[in-house]
Amino acid sequence: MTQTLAAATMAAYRRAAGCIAVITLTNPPVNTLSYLLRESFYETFRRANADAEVKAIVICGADGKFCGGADIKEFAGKFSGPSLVALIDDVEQSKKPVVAAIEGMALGGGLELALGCHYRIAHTKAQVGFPEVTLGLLPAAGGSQRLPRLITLTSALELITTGRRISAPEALKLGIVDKVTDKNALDMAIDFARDIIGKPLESRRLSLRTTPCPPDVESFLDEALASIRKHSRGAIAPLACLQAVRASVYSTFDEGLKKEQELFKMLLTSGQARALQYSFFAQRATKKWSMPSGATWKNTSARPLRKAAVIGLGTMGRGITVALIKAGIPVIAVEMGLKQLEAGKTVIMSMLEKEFKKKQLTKAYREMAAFTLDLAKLQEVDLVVEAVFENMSLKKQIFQQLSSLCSADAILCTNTSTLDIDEIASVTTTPHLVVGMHFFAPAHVMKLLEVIYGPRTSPTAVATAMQLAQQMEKVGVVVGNCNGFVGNRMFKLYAEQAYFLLEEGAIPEQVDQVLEDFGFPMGIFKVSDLSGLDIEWKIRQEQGLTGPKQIPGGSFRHRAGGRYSPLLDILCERGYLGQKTGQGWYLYEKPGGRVPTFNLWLHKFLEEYRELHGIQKHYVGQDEILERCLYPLINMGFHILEERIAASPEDIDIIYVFGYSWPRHWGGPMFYASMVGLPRVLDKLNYYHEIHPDIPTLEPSSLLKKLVANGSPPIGTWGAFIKEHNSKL
Ligand SMILES: CCCCCCC/C=C/C(=O)SCCNC(=O)CCNC(=O)[C@H](O)C(C)(C)COP(=O)(O)OP(=O)(O)OC[C@H]1O[C@@H](n2cnc3c(N)ncnc32)[C@H](O)[C@@H]1OP(=O)(O)O
Repeated sequence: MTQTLAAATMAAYRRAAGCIAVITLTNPPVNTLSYLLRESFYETFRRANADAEVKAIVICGADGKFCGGADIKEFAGKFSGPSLVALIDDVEQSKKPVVAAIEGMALGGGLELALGCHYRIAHTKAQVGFPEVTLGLLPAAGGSQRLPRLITLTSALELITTGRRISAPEALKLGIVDKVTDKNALDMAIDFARDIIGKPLESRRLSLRTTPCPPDVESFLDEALASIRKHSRGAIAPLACLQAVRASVYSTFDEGLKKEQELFKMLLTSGQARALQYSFFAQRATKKWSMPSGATWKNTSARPLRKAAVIGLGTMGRGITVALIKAGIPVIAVEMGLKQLEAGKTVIMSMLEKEFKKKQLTKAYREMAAFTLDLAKLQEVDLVVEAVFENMSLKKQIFQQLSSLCSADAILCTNTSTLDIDEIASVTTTPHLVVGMHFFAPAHVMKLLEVIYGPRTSPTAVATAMQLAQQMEKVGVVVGNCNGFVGNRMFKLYAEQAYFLLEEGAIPEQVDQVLEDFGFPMGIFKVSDLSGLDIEWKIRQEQGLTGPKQIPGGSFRHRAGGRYSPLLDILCERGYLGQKTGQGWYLYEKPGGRVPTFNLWLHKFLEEYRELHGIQKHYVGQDEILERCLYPLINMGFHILEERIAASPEDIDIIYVFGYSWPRHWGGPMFYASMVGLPRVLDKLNYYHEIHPDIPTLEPSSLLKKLVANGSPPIGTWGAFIKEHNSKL
């Protein structure tokens, strides 16, 4: 195995145009600078430098990809082999001109290597960037010191602290690359190298330059710090990146390198870096889906999608239509009434117009939407996405119609967020082609797509939905069928605990602050106001928890076998629906207002409510808020794993990072639990369950108990404690 890898991984050497040495970084699939590649590069570069016939050196990457950076897997172990910093220094110090031929991508260490070269020629379609910050790190092979010496401090700081990847033309504008070509970048680099033989190189060695600064650099850096603090949501890497860039301003290159290394070592051992690197691989692992039947991404083909239909042009249907069109799939958009059709059409066309401007899409995109009231048109489509209200009988009625109207092999998707896929499929003649596609609002923006299979859903339907997710540039995660699937089933407990905390003595401001300090962009009550309290109210009514269809039994504060908080129902009954009515958990300046302020009425109401129901108010501290909101959600994640609704903890974590804005530097709920320590999560759940025996969801799941009893093994091995091994890492 090592030998096969060694054979494939190398810095291949060849001569071109007589006197040019071409070194090709070869380490499929993305030519990462792994230990083996660094070793080979060290030898090869020395060879090129030593060969008197070689007058210039060109570095390129195999298979049209310059370099994807350092091998992220190596960050988990000990570094060995030649250091990247030293290799890049060798390149920069070479007396022969060195030219980087950038095709595909030069990312992270790949871009650092290119910055060590004296010149950079890129293909128009190549992308460059320093994504290290998204992995909890910083560019630590001289990148944080060389980039600010090459381009403006503002741009260098932005690229390093955000990890934004840029196109070659933008890199040319900023001065990162010297030339861009739409022809063969390697050929151009070879020609270019030949032309510069013998020219002085001193000015091309970035380590010899000083960082060009704006006039008041100190206040510039202070402002940058304040802005990073505000936007980083508790992530430490962006701050470390700023410190490194700051060193490039105030220190010599060598001192700057030292600072860079110091900061890198601090970051590398941090939990945040582990979480972010876990998240990188977890995201890629979701593509490798499997179903309990044994069907997988490898053994199942997707159907080609030439045309799709969307039924229901409310908020979700509109976003889905735009997402499909952006992915290049023509859509027939269907509504039941002319008024709704016209309203939907107006909004969709204006959304497409915006997308058209933003992404410079061709005019054809705007012409890919057809609008109709005529369901007969559905005969033409390969896939339908139903996006009507969350009402089972309405959905069943539509699927019954679809069954007779669509072609026999059309994939029938429902954008339900909670309802039983199998019950919906049961009214069709093709239940194997029915699959859930749970989009998140706004559907043309949010990256997550939960793909739900029922017991009769075919692997082909799942493969097609997953392929569609990819085509729409979304992260698809395949999950099993249950109430709320993965995301909403867990979220329900998070919200429920927040309501209980209000009943027990907390206030919305306090709960939101703790959640925002943890790293959520918005606390639960602000989210609830933004989405509208009535959304959850309707779901509760559908579930028979409140309203005219309320299932008999239970009491005011106890329903469906456990404690129930009617707070949200009461607010809705009184017209407190959130931002749209100008009042909800917070007050807003007007209906539709966006700035939350203290809601005096709610605070008085909470006091009266507690008194009326004899609830003993207690001080709710920060730890209790965080633990009560997060641990039951995590506990449900363990139930979901046990029931094999999610195939792996990575899938749950990706759903939370991409669908629910879980701070990525905490990895996701399951990874967070592993970082906090499973015994602590278990103890706390036991503790709270003892105090609140009427909240059954606080009772620890048997999988959590089993994992703790087995010494809390690492997350990648949890699968061994479920019936089948599910972890993909
Ligand atoms: C004292 C020590 C100093 C050391 C200093 C080190 C400083 C440098 C740090 C770095 O360079 S950190 C790495 C920076 N690079 C990145 O973050 C790039 C990450 N990769 C990507 O963005 C994408 O993979 C890509 C390169 C744009 C390619 O995208 P594509 O969609 O074509 O393929 P993927 O499915 O994403 O990837 C294919 C395959 O390759 C694996 N992979 C990709 N990049 C890396 C990497 N840098 N390290 C390890 N593995 C990588 C990826 O996981 C996929 O694997 P499989 O899922 O197929 O197994």
